[in-house]
Amino acid sequence: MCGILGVMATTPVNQLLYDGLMVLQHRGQDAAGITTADGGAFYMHKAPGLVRDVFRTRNMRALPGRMGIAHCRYPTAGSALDSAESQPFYVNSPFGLVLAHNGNLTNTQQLQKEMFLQDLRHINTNSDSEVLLNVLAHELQAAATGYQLDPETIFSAVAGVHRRCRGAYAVVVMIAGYGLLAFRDPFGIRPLVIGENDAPEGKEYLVASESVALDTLGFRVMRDVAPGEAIFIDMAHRLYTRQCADNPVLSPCIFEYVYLARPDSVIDGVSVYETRLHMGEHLAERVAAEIPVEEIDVVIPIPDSSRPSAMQLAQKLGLPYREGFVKNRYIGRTFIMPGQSVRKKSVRQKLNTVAQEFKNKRVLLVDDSIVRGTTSGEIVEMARLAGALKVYFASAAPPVRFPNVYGIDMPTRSELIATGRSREEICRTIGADALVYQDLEALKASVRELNPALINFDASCFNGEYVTGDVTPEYLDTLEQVRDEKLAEKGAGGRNGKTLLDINSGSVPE
Ligand SMILES: O=P(O)(O)OC[C@H]1O[C@H](OP(=O)(O)OP(=O)(O)O)[C@H](O)[C@@H]1O
Ligand SMILES: NC(=O)CC[C@H](N)C(=O)O
Ligand SMILES: [Mg+2]
Repeated sequence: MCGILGVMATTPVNQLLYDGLMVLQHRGQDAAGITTADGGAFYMHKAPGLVRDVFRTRNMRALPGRMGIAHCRYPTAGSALDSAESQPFYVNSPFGLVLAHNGNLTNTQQLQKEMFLQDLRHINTNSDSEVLLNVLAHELQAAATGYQLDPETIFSAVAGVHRRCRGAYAVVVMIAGYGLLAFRDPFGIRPLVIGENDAPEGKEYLVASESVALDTLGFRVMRDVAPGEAIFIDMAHRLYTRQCADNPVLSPCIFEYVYLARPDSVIDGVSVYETRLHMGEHLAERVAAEIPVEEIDVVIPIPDSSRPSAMQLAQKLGLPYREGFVKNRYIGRTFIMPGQSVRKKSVRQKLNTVAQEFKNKRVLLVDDSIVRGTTSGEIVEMARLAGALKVYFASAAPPVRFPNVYGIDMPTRSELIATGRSREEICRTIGADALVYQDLEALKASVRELNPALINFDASCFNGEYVTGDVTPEYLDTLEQVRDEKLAEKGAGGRNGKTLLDINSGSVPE
């Protein structure tokens, strides 16, 4: 889960992209970057850090031009601290390309090997996004017949990317001197939406991970980019679209609705906020079936993401809804922070109790999800310290038992609190008096009720079914091994001269 933006405008885009990244900051807190194009040249600034820390006035001044792309990163491949893996990525041939990617490829190792042995391309980082860019570059080189590039050629290169790449990818690309390209993988796992604006000098287009960026930047939402579809906007601001996948099947990541996206976004035709209300309604039924409602005095959300669900749950059960935790607005999202010790410390720094809401009360705490159990464990303890008589816990999502390989950084089963534990054991581990989980079918219904056309979802972290069909137990084992090796190398720091290909050279399929 990262935030991406691409814009073709009639005035300079540096400030617009910066403002857009600020709105998408919740999708990635580890690195940020902007590339603009002016004439035939690209101008780039990227570095690890929050958007507001990465860009100084001098950096902004050095980003001229009316076309640009931007990225805020939540790493799933490589390392959080390696500045070379910040995005966008650049490759000079063919034409000059820069790319920003949200998602995660599942055949990176195979592609790395192909890049080296067949396509004679050098990959310099552990980032799957650099591999994706090089696949696109190779396909574009193969499809182009001369130095002139037309939309047909670009679309056939995207079709080549779909044939070779597996996994999740929502992508924005600039082609020097030609225009802005955006595409979504054939399952549409990660979101991508396009909007327009009628500026005095002509039409402008903005592509973004979430519609909230379009709203904030004054663009009208046109539609979601379809799974497998590519959109190309040339330098004359003409828009071309093409379905480039053979069998596109919309299967958006259901975790976007649970936690990742902002509630004020609309993804694949569905308001994220409304899905969270529906999750609360469904969860209320589960709670009522498990805990006598008269034994609950108050419903308390764990800010921020669970608020809409908790509010709706309380209303449905006829219980008071109270804000018992106050959030420090200067601490970011803990789940997407790199490293367990920093996440654990941040929960206490981020949330504090309003003692009156707990003292001598039987409280039902509601969160959107329990992943590693970092938040829930700390929160239950804090509720007891504040004087709660009973602490019940409800999760608006089902137990997260399986790794996510499509752009959420939870690649190992061992780090998930629900893997290999029964509900009673999880309840005991987080220290609650009762624990209620949403059913997966109810979660799917919470989204589907708002758009019946959404038949399939990627719900792999809940059910272990990976929509791309290529994720084998051996693949998951390899991922865990890479993660362990990285931790052993002292965590997040550097590539140590190794690439994924080196690490796994024995296990890469021929
Ligand atoms: O079980 P865990 O591993 O702790 O992960 C789950 C928690 O992490 C997220 O909160 P986060 O603080 O990231 O963001 P929020 O403020 O949007 O709720 C999520 O909303 C849960 O509270
Ligand atoms: N979460 C994401 O979308 C990550 C993008 C890319 N795989 C990276 O690690 O940088
Ligand atoms: Mg939370």
